[in-house]
Amino acid sequence: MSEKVVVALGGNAILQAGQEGTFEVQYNNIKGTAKYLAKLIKDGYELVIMHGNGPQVGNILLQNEEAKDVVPAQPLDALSAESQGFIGYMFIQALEEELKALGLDKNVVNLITRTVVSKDDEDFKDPSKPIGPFYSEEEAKKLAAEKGWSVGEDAGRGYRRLVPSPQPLKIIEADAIKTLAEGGSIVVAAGGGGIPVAETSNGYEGVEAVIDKDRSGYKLSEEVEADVFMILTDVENVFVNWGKPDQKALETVTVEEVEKYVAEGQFAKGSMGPKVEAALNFAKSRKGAKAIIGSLSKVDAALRGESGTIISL
Ligand SMILES: Nc1ncnc2c1ncn2[C@@H]1O[C@H](COP(=O)(O)OP(=O)(O)O)[C@@H](O)[C@H]1O
Ligand SMILES: NC(=O)OP(=O)(O)O
Repeated sequence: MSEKVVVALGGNAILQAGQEGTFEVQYNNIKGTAKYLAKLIKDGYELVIMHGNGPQVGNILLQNEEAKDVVPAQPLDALSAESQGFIGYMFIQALEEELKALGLDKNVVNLITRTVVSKDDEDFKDPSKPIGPFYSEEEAKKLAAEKGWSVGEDAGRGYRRLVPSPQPLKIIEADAIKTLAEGGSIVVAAGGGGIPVAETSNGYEGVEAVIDKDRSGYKLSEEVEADVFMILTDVENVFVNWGKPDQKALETVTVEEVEKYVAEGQFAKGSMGPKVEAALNFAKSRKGAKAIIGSLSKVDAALRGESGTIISL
């Protein structure tokens, strides 16, 4: 039987720092990403693809706020849904094209996905999710004072607007995603971590927040019973002593070893921290579960155990 792999794609797969967020730029980046993913499909892996939306949902929010006197602004959960729609559209187009070029005729579907969160999550008091463009410290502080935004530093890369990022509790559409993947479709799902919703007495209601996609990736991997959960970003490995002269790449490691590094405070809160937390949670979920953090350009080598940080029990 083929291995089921959930791939969580970082921001770089769609928009790199310093690039202008035009449709063309984002589509070209996704075309590059699709080449690597199509190769995995050709190699026989069953893929569920999820992606971030931090830059995009932040930009859509700005558009809504700037145009609010002409067109009513929509709530942040609806903007998450918009981002899933347009990013998913780019993935479907690009992947289908790459698969055809490899002689494969596969269904690629994008599923609007909701993720249950708690309205009492601590992050509503102290927002942690960076979205939208980067600003200098001075610009960010001015915007915070003028518009009442929360702002903060994003992993040493500049300042960004911060919005609440509650923990994902459950992926509502997980069964449908699993059925589609097992039926042979390539599924793009839970983009941006899923649209945040909270349970009500008769269903769900939208919650204004942006979920961390790596945390949702763990939930999704567990719920679709994936063999491998891969977090792809722009570094080939997780490092200890990151940025110091004695930094060291982690290769094949046990949960126990990584937990020791977490306890030492090795991984930054806004960047590598959530990835390591999500990977550890998946690796711990059952014997045989494998979590990989690595780079998109080495994705096939990582699945062969030859690249990336590979964590298991
Ligand atoms: N310990 C570490 N090991 C490797 N990279 C790290 C570490 N700590 C911070 N980073 C940074 O984390 C970045 C990846 O996180 P982030 O940019 O948030 O991911 P993405 O947007 O791809 O999901 C890397 O580019 C690297 O600069
Ligand atoms: N939602 C989310 O985690 O997006 P980014 O990965 O783009 O920050």
